Amino acid sequence: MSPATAPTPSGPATPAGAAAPPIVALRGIAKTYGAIRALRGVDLEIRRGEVHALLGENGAGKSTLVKCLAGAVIADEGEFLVDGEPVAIGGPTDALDVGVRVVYQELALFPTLSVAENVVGGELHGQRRVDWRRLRTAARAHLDMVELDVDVDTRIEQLSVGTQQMVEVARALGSGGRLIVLDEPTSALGQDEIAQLFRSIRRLADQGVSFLLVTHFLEDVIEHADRATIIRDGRRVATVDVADTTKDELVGHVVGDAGRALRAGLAGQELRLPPRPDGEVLVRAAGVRRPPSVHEMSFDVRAGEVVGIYGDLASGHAAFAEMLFGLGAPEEGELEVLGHAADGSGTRRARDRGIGFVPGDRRAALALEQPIFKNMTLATLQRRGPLLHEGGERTVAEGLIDRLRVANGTPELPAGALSGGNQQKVVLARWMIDPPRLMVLVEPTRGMDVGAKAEVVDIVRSLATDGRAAIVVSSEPEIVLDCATRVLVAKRGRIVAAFSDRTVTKDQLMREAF
Ligand SMILES: Nc1ncnc2c1ncn2[C@@H]1O[C@H](COP(=O)(O)OP(=O)(O)OP(=O)(O)O)[C@@H](O)[C@H]1O
Repeated sequence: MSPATAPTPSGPATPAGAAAPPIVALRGIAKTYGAIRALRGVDLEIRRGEVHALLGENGAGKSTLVKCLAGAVIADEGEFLVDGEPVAIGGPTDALDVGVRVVYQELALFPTLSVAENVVGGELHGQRRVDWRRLRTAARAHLDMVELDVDVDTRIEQLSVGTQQMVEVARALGSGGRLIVLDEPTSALGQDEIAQLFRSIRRLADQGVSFLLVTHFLEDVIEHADRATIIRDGRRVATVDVADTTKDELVGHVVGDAGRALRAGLAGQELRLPPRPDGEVLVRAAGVRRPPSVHEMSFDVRAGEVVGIYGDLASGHAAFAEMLFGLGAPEEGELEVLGHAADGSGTRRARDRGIGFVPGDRRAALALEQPIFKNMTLATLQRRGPLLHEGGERTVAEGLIDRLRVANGTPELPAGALSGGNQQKVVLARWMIDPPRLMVLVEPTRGMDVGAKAEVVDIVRSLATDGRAAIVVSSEPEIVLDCATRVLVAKRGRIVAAFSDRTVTKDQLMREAF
């Protein structure tokens, strides 16, 4: 479709309460995977020009619902209405035909191709000679729709994640998208990029484009969404007008009664651990430098401490964390971990020395085809050998599945069949059987719901008792603040601030980091 014929959204959105049918309505959508009933009859209505949030705990069924909407998974039951008319969504092209576009977390752009080729490349299909001028002009027109000021000849891999995401939105709109589904759009973005993304979303929504936002960030919902639908255990529990709703009410809908009880229990604990200035030094970093991302990091970590390192993707904190786990050595400076120089001698040796690691990329950390129980007991077996017989492994896994509330989890289920947030729980569980002396966690709560985040705080704290310590690296200030006894702020490869004062706030951290 050329940009001239693309249905550029224009004119004001239908005012709330007007009689126009929702642009998309789902009724009674059900989907079963084997014995798991992922969706049990969900209704969802999206109006023209609204920003609609889809909320729910890990495993509630959000991704499955989006996949049904996108035609990537075929619903077992239920009805799809577009502009009030029933349509059959029997595959991805049906969804594309009615204007549904999904921007997944793992972006679907070609990294080595230019912005122009990515944005309008689909239109080149079948053309024998490429009219590059036309291609660039068309791409520019699409990018203007999202007010994205990048050179159309830039290769995708040279852009920040946030800009790439906007390129995908531009592509979605340019190809006739009327309902853009964004799956956890902010989890890899810095604060500036998040603000820019929401400005674009609002402007487009004002022009009549609809957005479905799948997210765990309730503050983003409160600030930027018009309505929210909450699902739990595959059922819709509520659809609310965000303007009339508080964050606490949203939390209540998301976690339900059982989750509320759990949170109440955790809220009764002292938030933020006291500092531990007298423990044995387990990590000593002095002038550590490892270009391109780590430039000068110096700090100690003592037994009994949870040190939080807050910063965005460019802060170098994740690259520093990897060095602690044997992945790379400093080019300059000294880094001593549990009495050994960090020399990049590999993860196996690091594990043997008593270091545990939860990487940012959970899919790479899991054997997705393998059952959950194997994934959970892996680290212990690698470190200790087969102390546990398989029946024992299953029992241990069952306990962890219960403790972490892995939705629909059974020891035998392949890890790949879990929802994203529940996969993250399995990666974490792996280190809880026989906790290492030093636990390093990168973005441990990425993709996790509010209840699970509270659990992670509890677990990380327990990992720093009995002479052990933990380091939590994250771009989410809340998790760092809740877990840590001491908070460091990283910015462009340097530690720029340190707080051991328990009154430090999110705003203070963000001011230092950006
Ligand atoms: N391919 C699959 N095979 C078996 N079960 C699956 C499959 N995909 C999803 N499920 C199950 O369906 C349920 C809903 O998963 P879904 O991914 O939709 O949850 P979600 O709400 O998106 O969770 P999260 O917030 O963690 O991403 C989960 O219990 C999950 O284990």
